[in-house]
Parts: sequence; C-alpha cells; structure tokens
Amino acid sequence: MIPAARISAAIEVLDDIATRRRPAPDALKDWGLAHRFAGSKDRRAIGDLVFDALRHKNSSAAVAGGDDGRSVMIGLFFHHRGLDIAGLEKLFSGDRFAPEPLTDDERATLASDALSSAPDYIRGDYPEWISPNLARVFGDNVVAEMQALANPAPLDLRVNTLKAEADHAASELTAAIGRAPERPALSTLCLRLPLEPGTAEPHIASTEPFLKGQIEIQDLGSQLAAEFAGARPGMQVLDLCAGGGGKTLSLAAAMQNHGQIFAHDSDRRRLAPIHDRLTRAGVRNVQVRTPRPNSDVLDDLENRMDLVLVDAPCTGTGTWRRNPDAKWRIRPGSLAERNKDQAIVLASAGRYVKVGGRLAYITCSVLDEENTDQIDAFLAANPGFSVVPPQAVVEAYEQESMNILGPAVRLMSNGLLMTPLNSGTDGFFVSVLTRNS
Ligand SMILES: C[S@@+](CC[C@H](N)C(=O)[O-])C[C@H]1O[C@@H](n2cnc3c(N)ncnc32)[C@H](O)[C@@H]1O
Repeated sequence: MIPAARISAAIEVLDDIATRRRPAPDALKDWGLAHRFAGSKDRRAIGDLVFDALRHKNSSAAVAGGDDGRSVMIGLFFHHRGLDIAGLEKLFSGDRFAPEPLTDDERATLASDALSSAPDYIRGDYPEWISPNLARVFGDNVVAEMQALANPAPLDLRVNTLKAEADHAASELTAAIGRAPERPALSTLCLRLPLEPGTAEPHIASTEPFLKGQIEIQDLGSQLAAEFAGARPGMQVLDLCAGGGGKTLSLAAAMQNHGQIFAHDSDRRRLAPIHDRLTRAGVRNVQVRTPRPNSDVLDDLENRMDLVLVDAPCTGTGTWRRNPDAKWRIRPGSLAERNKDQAIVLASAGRYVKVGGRLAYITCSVLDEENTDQIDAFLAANPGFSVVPPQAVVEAYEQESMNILGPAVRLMSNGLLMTPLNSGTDGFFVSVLTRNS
C-alpha cells in the first residue's frame, strides 16, 4: 500500500473506534479481515498510525479544527510529525486510495496555531472529565506531565539476579538482538530498549537470555516499586495481588531465594501463568496460594508477615504510554469502582502484617484518589499503622542499590510518585507503612 492509502485506512479505523466505541485492537483486526490484500507490513504501519493518533488525539484534532479521524490524522502529521502544508497536500491528494485534499477551512485552521489557546486537556491529550483529578496531582505542570505520558514508552527489562549478573545479561541480550540496551541511571538492573512508532519491537520472549530466565519484561517503575517494598532474604512475605507474578519475581530476586513468599490473587486465571514464570526464573521460595471456593487460603498467615505487598487493582492511568487506547475508554465509574476495590484489598492486607512488619501499597495510577487518599483512609481506620517517611524509603533504596534517585521520584505526603516526566518510567505510586501495634 502507498503511504496515503495507509493514512486512509487509519482514518477509517479511527472513525470505527469513535463511532462504535470499540477497542483499537478489535477495530484494527476487523479492518485487516475486511482488507485481506494488506500485508503484515501495511497492517503494522496502519496500527502504528492509529496508536500514535490515539496518543495525541485531542491536540491533533484541535490543530486541524475537527474531531473525526481525518482531522486527527491531519493534525498528527502537521503538529506531531512535523510535516508542512506542502507535504500534507502530497498525502491528502484525493488520488485513488488517498484521503481527500485539504479544504480551505483546514488550511486556515492549520495556519492559526489553534493549540496555543486550547485548554489543558486538549494540549495534554486526556479526557476532559478527568481534568480536575489530574490538576489536583500535577497543578500547573499537568500539560507537561500528560504530554510525557502520551509519548511512546521504551521496552524495559529487569535482570534476574538469581540467574545472571547485569553486565552478563546485557551482553547476552546484545548478542541476541544485535543491539546494546541502554542502562538507565536509576537502576543497575534495568536494561532499556527505546522504541519508536515504525520500528519493530524485538521479540524478547524468543531470545536466549529470556528463555534462560536471565531477563524479565518489566517497566522500570514497576521494578523500582518492588524494590521500595524492602523485601530482604529470610523474610515472610505475602504478595496479595500477585496476578501473573511480575512483582513476585522481583521480590524473590531481592530475597535471593531465601525466606518465603506466598503469592495470591483473588482471580485464579490471572495467577495461572505464575507457575511457568517462577520455574523459568529459577525461583524456589514461592508458595502459590490459589483461591478456592468456600475456603480461606490465607488464614494461617494472619499477623505473621514481615511484608505484605499490595499491588492494587487500579485504573492504570500511569500506563497510558503503553496503552493509549485506555485513556479514552476509561469512565468516571471505573475510578469509583477501583477505589472500592482498593479499600477492600488494603483492609484485607492489614490483617496479615505482624507487629513490626511492613505493608507496601502500589498502584500504576497517578491519581491521588487511588493513592494518597487510599492510604489516608487506611491509616484513619487502622491507627496501629504509620507511614514510613517517603524520604526514608528513597534513602534505603539508594544505600542498598548504590543508585541515586534524586528528583526522579516525587515525595508525596504518604508515598512516592514516579511519572514518565520525572523518572522516565510508567506512572507508579508506592506507599510503605509499618505496623506498630
Ligand atoms: C495490578 S494487578 C497485579 C499485577 C501483578 N502484581 C504483577 O506485578 O504482575 C492487580 C491484581 O489484583 C487482583 N485483585 C483485585 N482484588 C483483589 C483482592 N480483593 N484480593 C486479591 N487480589 C485482588 C486482580 O485480580 C489483579 O490481578
């Protein structure tokens, strides 16, 4: 397909997503089924265009003066990809398969710099309804924070120290994919592969270091969040919302396979992949506690844990770099629902912490309602717990890892916030509490 035909296809898919409120992957799949002549390269290019357009939907539409797929694509090429009007006219030529030529109105709007006076939610590319929530956490910096959250994320890998030293894993990876990973300053255990739309993502799961368990795919924010929990060899640890086990594997490595981790999740299907992952990573100190009907599979752990990790269900606003479709699909009702889940899971977690033990609460959301507010509510209901000062959590990590976090991590009243703008990671919140009585 010629480039202009790919743009026409992307416009069609964007309109389908908007009018039928469909998830982007479903709309792309249907387009592929209905246009079987399109090869895999074309389909990937169209997918890149659609996801890039979703990243920058509001700002692109405003630049071109409309709100349909066509306006978004015009604005995307003009504002975000730096094409001038002459360049746009070559693509929007009206030739066979190409989108219709630019109208006089479109040309005039492109020349008018409509974006400079647009509201924050347009310039920052997020849904209008969530503006008060984001303004509450980011204040005057909201547009810069949200623009960073709209950009593509790198592919981050965590070196599994149970299987390999970081330098060794880095050189094995370089040999496997023909490209050396970056080494972000915040962690010696992170290997980073920057990605851009249009570049094929290396298939990590088929590389030798991955198959040998030396590396895991995990955003640096998630890696740091698990580190901040402070798991140490010999501890008794409950990973209450273990899901597929991303954090469980980090905890096991931090504990050097010594002590005991109990991995649980209320959804057995989410927990299922953990078994294979533990084996591949060489983890030997995890007991998986799969839920069973009419049975409390954790009752023997009450008041016994040195550390309870709550990787809470959340809206995932911090992961919008990886899933730009999600930011347009989230509804006010989902925030309220997740808040209820968070209160339930936190209340449950408190029961397992021993006196002198810790509770680490993590979300991949940047919203105070899911973060600081939840911790404040938990502390009000549980006076036996208190906050470990966020500065102390940072210092403990810096001492242990010899990496300096500095301003990369924002200190909140009762926890730490990482964002793409500050730390170059997905958005993550971590609060660490201790049980005093
Ligand atoms: C953010 S995900 C966990 C991701 C996982 N820790 C990882 O690192 O791969 C949140 C998990 O919480 C689980 N969950 C929700 N409510 C729960 C509850 N009341 N008790 C235990 N798990 C719960 C969900 O099933 C989901 O798997």
